[in-house]
Amino acid sequence: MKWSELSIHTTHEAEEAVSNILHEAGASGVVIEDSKEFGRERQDMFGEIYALDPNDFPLEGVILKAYLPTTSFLGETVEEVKLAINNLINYDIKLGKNELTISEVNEEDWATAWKKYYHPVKISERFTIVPTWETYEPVSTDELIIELDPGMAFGTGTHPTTVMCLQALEKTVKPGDYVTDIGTGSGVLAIGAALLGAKHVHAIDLDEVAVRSAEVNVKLNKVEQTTDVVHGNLVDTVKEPSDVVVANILAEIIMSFTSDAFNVVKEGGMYITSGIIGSKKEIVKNSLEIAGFIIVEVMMMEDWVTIISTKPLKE
Ligand SMILES: C[S@@+](CC[C@H](N)C(=O)[O-])C[C@H]1O[C@@H](n2cnc3c(N)ncnc32)[C@H](O)[C@@H]1O
Repeated sequence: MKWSELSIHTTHEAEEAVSNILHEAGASGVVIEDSKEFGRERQDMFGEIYALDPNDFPLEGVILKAYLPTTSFLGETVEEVKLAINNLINYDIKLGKNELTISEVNEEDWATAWKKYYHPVKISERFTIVPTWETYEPVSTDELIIELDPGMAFGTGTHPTTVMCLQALEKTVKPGDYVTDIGTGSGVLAIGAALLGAKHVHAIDLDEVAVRSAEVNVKLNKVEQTTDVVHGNLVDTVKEPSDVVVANILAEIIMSFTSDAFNVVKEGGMYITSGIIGSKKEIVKNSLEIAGFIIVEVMMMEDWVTIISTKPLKE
């Protein structure tokens, strides 16, 4: 099959939203070339520093490359993507250069594009994320390995919002807990919660491509006995309150359902919200407090914020 590469030069602030737009447009993978990545020292799994090619990185912001099959609908899809990106200005998201180019690639180039940027990476005290095509030996006995093929959905595990969520899960999930993952993407957080010993994980995504990708990754990590992946909107499919609820979605979406989220967290349970750009920290904190949550910790990485809050016990 012929594939087209859509290349969008935008800002760090818009990266996640544009990535979501591309997935919604049916992209079978989004590669991110980040100006901050070039110049950062990198180690492979053997501790060897490897160099990145400067030609692969923009001087500022990020370039998102999405791969779409070349069909007669392509022109229409590109127009929809342009419109959706321009619409982000209404949410005060800066778009920087906002340049979109399109070129034709073949399937092999698309497959290897992922592999070029994605290596095993230790992202917290216990979690290491390993792409399915690499072999990796754990270095300590309590290390938890998440194997991922992120090809189809958001969630390579290395985005700051995901990294902070995994760190927050590590702090909050206890063996035997019930966990809900809203906006599971590749399933990375649901798998993380299951590996931490959760008794049951309910993973939800609105995007059917993400649901399929999460199902594949859940099986790959052998946590299908404890983890169910469903197609659904926010908390609509949640039947029982959970000890820990995690939602790595955009600030606007998080603020749209804080009261519903409050109802699906057990008393004394934790609510982890992420995907929040720095400038939205205070309004998201306020909306959580208005719903009844108490803020426990605010984590920051680059310009992203993750908030851990708790539902207080009744007196
Ligand atoms: C930023 S990604 C997070 C993926 C993964 N949980 C992670 O942390 O890497 C957000 C995900 O939320 C999903 N999503 C967006 N709106 C949603 C909604 N209303 N209900 C359920 N999922 C939604 C998107 O399809 C996307 O997969």
